[in-house]
Amino acid sequence: MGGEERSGRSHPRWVVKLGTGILSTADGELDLPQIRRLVEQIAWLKRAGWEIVLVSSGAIGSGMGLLGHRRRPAAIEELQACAAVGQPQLMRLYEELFSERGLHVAQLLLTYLDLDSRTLYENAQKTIEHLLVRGIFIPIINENDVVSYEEIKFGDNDRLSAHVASMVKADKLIILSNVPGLQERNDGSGKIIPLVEEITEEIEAMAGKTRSERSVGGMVTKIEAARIAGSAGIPMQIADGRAKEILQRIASGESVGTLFSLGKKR
Ligand SMILES: Nc1ncnc2c1ncn2[C@@H]1O[C@H](COP(=O)(O)OP(=O)(O)O)[C@@H](O)[C@H]1O
Ligand SMILES: N[C@@H](CCC(=O)OP(=O)(O)O)C(=O)O
Repeated sequence: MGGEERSGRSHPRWVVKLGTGILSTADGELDLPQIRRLVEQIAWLKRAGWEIVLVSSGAIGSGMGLLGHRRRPAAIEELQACAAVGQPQLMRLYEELFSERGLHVAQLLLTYLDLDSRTLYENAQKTIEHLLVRGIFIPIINENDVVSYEEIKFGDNDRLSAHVASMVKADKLIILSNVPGLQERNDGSGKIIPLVEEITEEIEAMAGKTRSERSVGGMVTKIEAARIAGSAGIPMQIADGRAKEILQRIASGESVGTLFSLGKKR
């Protein structure tokens, strides 16, 4: 089984990060059939005994559509308004789809300050543990974009998901994106690199920014996430979130996308 647990728990625990690109259509609407497919796969993993924590982007992208922005607004207040409008839309959809499968969502909106304070960090950690023990809840985490500002901002969910993976002592972090993995060239083209065991200058040079109007960070922040997860001994895999049954394939141990396995073991 690809989800072999290294933490002494009886079931594997994965943090799965869903990027804006795989949750929305080219027009910026939430992509209902695609989100349904992802929810089905997560429900399948839950039935097979996995513990899943989601980190979901898509609030700003969803809000942009509703507020009539075709391009990402520059003004922070406008971005925050998009997040305020988009986040409940996203959660409503997740709840609707998960509840059809006997599961329910639990929302956690975090800022950098929450992870920087020991008390707040431990509170978030305990809340997630409490939810996972019940079995039927899917914690869904996003940055609290409505109150975040430059100094207290993660700014991207790639790094946030790596911090979350470390917080919940996940067995693996999976980043599902609209690219199939780390590719050879920094414009997101070329062959996929299947395994990264060390982040060398050559690997860093492959990583470029996003080309999307709604996403943040591109491959640069995914490499940073791999480093954060790696320093907690957690492997990270980047894979194509639109590929058929991608989570089941990863669970069965199939080699897909790019696996970052960076040394330090827990
Ligand atoms: N070496 C690379 N391999 C794959 N994608 C890359 C690479 N360098 C830059 N990219 C870009 O990263 C982007 C994917 O990240 P991003 O748009 O932030 O997705 P997400 O919303 O899933 O986080 C794509 O636009 C792609 O062109
Ligand atoms: N917190 C933001 C997402 C930020 C982000 O990292 O986006 P992405 O690059 O699509 O994962 C939102 O919900 O729109």
